[in-house]
Amino acid sequence: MIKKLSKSIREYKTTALLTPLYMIGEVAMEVLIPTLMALIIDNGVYNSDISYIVKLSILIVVAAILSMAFGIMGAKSGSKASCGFAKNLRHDLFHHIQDFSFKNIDSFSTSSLITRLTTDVQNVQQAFQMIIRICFRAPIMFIFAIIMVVHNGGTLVAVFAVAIPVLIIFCALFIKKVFPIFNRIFKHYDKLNRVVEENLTGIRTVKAYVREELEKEKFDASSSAIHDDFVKAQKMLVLINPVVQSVSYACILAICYLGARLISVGDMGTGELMSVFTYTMQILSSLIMIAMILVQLSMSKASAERIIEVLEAKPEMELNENGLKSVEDGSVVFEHTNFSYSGKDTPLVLHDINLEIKSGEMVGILGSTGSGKSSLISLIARLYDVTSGSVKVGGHDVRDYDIKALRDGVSVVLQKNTLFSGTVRSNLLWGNESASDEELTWALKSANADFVFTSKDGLDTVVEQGGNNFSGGQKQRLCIARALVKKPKVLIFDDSTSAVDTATDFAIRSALRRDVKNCTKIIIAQRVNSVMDADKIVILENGYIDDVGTHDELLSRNKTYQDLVKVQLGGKDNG
Ligand SMILES: Nc1ncnc2c1ncn2[C@@H]1O[C@H](COP(=O)(O)OP(=O)(O)OP(=O)(O)O)[C@@H](O)[C@H]1O
Repeated sequence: MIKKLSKSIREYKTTALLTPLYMIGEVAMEVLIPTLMALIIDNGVYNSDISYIVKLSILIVVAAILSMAFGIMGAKSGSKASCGFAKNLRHDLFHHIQDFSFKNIDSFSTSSLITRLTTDVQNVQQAFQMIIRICFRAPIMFIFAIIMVVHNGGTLVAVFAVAIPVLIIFCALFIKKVFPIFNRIFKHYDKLNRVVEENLTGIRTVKAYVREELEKEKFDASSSAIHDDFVKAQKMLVLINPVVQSVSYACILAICYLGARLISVGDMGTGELMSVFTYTMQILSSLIMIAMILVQLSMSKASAERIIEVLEAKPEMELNENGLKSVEDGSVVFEHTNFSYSGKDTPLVLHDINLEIKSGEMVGILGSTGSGKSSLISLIARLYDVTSGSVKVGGHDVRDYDIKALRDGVSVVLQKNTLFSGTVRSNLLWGNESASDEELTWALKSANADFVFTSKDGLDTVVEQGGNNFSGGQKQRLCIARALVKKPKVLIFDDSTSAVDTATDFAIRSALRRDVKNCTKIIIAQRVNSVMDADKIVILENGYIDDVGTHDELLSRNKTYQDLVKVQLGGKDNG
């Protein structure tokens, strides 16, 4: 785990290594000061040696200044290294997620990925800072202070033989109780993020269905679960101080009693006893620090594991970086294609699909909801990999292409396509960064999206988050235009004109026929109207191809098609 995460330290390695060195310097000075004080009392004060007192006082001031300087430098470099580490870790996670296939994204929920990128990284950052600053400081202070107690107090060290096991037992019990609570808190965070994400992305639906109160309840429930668990953890955390203070006072009382006896028989100086008191506090506080580190580490262990789970998740899709760099033509062939979303052991959503689409053809896909239409077209752009069989584009298996080349050649306007905040131009340029204004204008006109030119800003018209300043139909046409800018060999519309009226739908199809030549067009539609002039129409039923033919052929022989025409067109052949 440490090896995997430490890869993200990179340019902050030197800073991270310097931090414990500064902390060791700080501890060394802190431990030196009580001994110098003891020497002042036992030698300087006892012998009324002013010059000795002045000399050692100057040494104490120097040690205190050095201790402060090391402390500041340690804190500064610790913060710099941990913030840098967190930045790199977020970068590594985010970049890795960008390589995920749809299947990977499906397996982690979006909200869980958000928690991992934010809260979990923050926890690991805190643990990292603790490790480099306190993980060294506390044990070193403990060891130095014990050595100094043996040196100055001799047998008084025996007091710690009782105190330390008591504290260790208390800390072990504490960690055992508190760890499951923190583990639970992260799961609550996942849930809270899911509620917030769903609510904000679907805020319009929430309002349309007047679900605000229910949403508030869902949010409050998740938020209260986090609150309750934090309160439980805090209730235990507040126990630490009284327990430690009780142990400290018991140690000091024992040391007072035993030290006084040692002084009375002349085996110890008053200054030495005073220094032992200070070392006692240092020993106990370092033990508490070690306990706190263990709590923080056990808390961050859960976060670290969740981060590593993402980093180690192999993109489900093996990308062929040396694959073919361009799609020759727009032919598409399915050969005995089977597909299921979760691999071989789960039910197929597409069964033994055999289909040949010639380059330049216009193909319509019809089928009842859930029949597998979207699944079928997602295989052409390799959004998912087939479970068995193959899909060929331009005569080659889609897995033989460099993925960018394939997706440049196959443009999909998804059912739920999104516009991003920016301008119409910046959205269209997603299709092709170097497209000229003429090409963008052509794409907008072909997609029947010339409404853009009625706005005074034209291509620079602002697009708000999610394209919320456009109507559903306008958004769809902008998404179609974005797909056209790519000048693809295969253009796929997954119910992409569902939000436009029949006349606009017809206008878009006519414009596509006129302007977008030599390009295979595959259109999933609910309306027979949208596909009846296609070169062939595919009827899908329960993941199987039920029939393939032209409008006339299907009308003469296919019951499902006849029923669709009857319901939608009143039995008329409107071709
Ligand atoms: N990401 C997914 N993970 C698991 N199963 C899925 C996923 N997407 C779709 N399915 C399942 O696959 C089957 C086919 O779904 P698909 O979306 O391809 O149908 P469709 O014909 O496009 O439906 P619609 O017309 O409603 O969009 C359905 O049973 C659906 O539940």
